[in-house]
Amino acid sequence: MRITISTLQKMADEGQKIAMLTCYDASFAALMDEVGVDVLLVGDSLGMVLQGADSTLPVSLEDMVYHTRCVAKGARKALVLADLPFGAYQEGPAQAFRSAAKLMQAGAHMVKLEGGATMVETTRFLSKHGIPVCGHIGLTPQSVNQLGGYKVQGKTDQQAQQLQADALALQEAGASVVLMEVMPASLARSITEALHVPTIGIGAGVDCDGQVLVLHDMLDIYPGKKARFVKNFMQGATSVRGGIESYVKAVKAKTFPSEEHSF
Ligand SMILES: Nc1nc(=O)c2c([nH]1)NC[C@@H]1CN(c3ccc(C(=O)N[C@@H](CCC(=O)O)C(=O)O)cc3)CN21
Ligand SMILES: CC(C)C(=O)C(=O)O
Ligand SMILES: [Mg+2]
Repeated sequence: MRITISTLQKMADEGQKIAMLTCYDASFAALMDEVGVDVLLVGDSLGMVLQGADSTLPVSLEDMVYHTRCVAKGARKALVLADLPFGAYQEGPAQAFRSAAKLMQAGAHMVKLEGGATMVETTRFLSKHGIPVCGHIGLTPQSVNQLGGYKVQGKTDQQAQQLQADALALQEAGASVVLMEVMPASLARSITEALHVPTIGIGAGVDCDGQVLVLHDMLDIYPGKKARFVKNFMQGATSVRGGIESYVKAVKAKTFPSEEHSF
């Protein structure tokens, strides 16, 4: 039976951790699905790990549609979540709906968009018209040129309060999930306690309702610099399947992320 937004809500309510990984093709989708990855994220990180770009900005909606179609073919049980890429939704709700509809037609079950208060109106429009939304706050890589690099967010009290307000506003607008990227674990914990919808963290500590990593990072095949929150799950594994299994087990058992992977 397919994992749906109500499955994720139930898992969060019962304290069962949600395991998410990025996925870009049908073979990995089938493997992850078998091993018990709950959510497959077709991330715009594919610009970096598949296309060799130095940011996610060059990724097109057509790229995302192609990879979403590939992943959807391989996934049976897992929920398929697709990123709206840079330039495909920032003009407003109408543009966002047009783009999101293409991802849903390619097989996505939910779309993710980056931004807090600025995305409230768009989140409301998409959710009102049948498209489940995952918000994405904290380090939002599509804004790297404004953020001045891939840096920890929410370190000052004022930034932390803003992020908490953003998360609540997205939930109120209808977001089904809120993803938090690279922020102090204490802040992510406080936001998770304040929200009723599930939260997913990357570099946001162990107290989120679920975790996500970029596949190529946890398999240790990405040639770029490794962020603090990345763990090589191939260490001690004898196959790619084993590495992914070990990630799912660690997330479910709350042994990943540990302090050394958190801020
Ligand atoms: N391969 C890959 N993995 C990712 O996690 C990822 C991507 N690509 N592309 C899009 C964004 C960019 N991400 C990144 C990349 C680097 C850091 C990083 O090196 N952060 C520093 C923190 C610096 C500070 O202290 O402010 C670190 O030490 O982790 C963080 C997030 C996360 N996303
Ligand atoms: C890093 C995750 C959260 C993401 O948005 C991506 O892979 O594009
Ligand atoms: Mg992304």
